[in-house]
Amino acid sequence: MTAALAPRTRPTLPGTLERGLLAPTTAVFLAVAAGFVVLDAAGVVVPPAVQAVPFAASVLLFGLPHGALDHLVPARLDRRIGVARSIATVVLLYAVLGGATALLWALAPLPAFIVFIGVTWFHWGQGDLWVDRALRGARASRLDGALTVAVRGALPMLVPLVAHPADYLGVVSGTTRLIDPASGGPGSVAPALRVGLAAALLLLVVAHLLVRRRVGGPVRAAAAEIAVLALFFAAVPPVLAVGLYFTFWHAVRHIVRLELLEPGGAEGLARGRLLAPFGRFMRDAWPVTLAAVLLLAGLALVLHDAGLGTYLVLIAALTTPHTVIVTWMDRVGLRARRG
Ligand SMILES: CC1=C(/C=C/C(C)=C/C=C/C(C)=C/C=O)C(C)(C)CCC1
Ligand SMILES: [Fe+2]
Repeated sequence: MTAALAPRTRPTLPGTLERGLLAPTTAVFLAVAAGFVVLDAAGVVVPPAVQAVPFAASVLLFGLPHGALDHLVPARLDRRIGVARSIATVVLLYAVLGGATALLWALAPLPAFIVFIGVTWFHWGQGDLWVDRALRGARASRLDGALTVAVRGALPMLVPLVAHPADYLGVVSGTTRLIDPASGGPGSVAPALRVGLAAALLLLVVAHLLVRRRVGGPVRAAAAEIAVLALFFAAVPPVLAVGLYFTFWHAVRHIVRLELLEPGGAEGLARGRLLAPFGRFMRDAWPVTLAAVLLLAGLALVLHDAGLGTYLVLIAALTTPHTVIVTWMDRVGLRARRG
């Protein structure tokens, strides 16, 4: 990375991002979690419409747009790939994998939601693995990678199930019933299962941090983020928590990653120009975001619902090909690191 070659007196990219973006995000998530511990103790219930605000905002802000430059990623990562070929390949990938995901939702919505949770678990986990590796120097070990992905994906996908099973299953059944009113999933989670899942996750976190210490890489920063996110997803109602995480954690980090592929992007970020890339990104991403919003409107007409469920079905169809693109980015990055 360029920053590693810079003289010590100059600000480094990881240092600037840690101080200017990553640590403040963790602090805000901690404050939100603490706020909800207090609200909960006071018996305050946040209305569903308020809980859905981050997801609603994510249609235009960071969330939905964060995949809107996927069609340019192959060309930016590999100079041998021209822009036309890059766009054609990614459009085909989205048509085939997005179409297959949509078909699964049409035929079997409950299994489709379970697959969606699995894909999100992997994809959000891989997002945080990139931060640990590219910005914090985690070693490229297979075991460390697998444990990081498992733990980081489990925080948004498993902790809400353990802490708020009724809300969680309500979102799943509310969504699947949009497609098949007879679709039924489990109505509750047995207390013993909740305890078992929490214990399994705790063991996984311990194994992850031990392996991380052995292979080399951030332990303190990772442990702090994991602790804050565990508290966050335990304390904050699931729709609000997952919406905030998607928009301000996962998508923001991916936009930073894309900025690093721009000429001069790393230098600008290292010098502390942290806001400009987001403006530039939103400008570049708006045409494809608009296309996604039109798809969302079409889907809302078909499903007779303009709420969270319809949005989740659209995100599910887009996330499968988006995850393939990001996995490819990870592979190219790994090859470059191994030389
Ligand atoms: C809303 C919500 C859920 C699922 C959200 C998912 C799966 C979102 C995926 C978003 C993606 C993949 C965005 C792209 O990066 C749960 C956890 C089932 C229950 C709690 C509320
Ligand atoms: Fe993503």
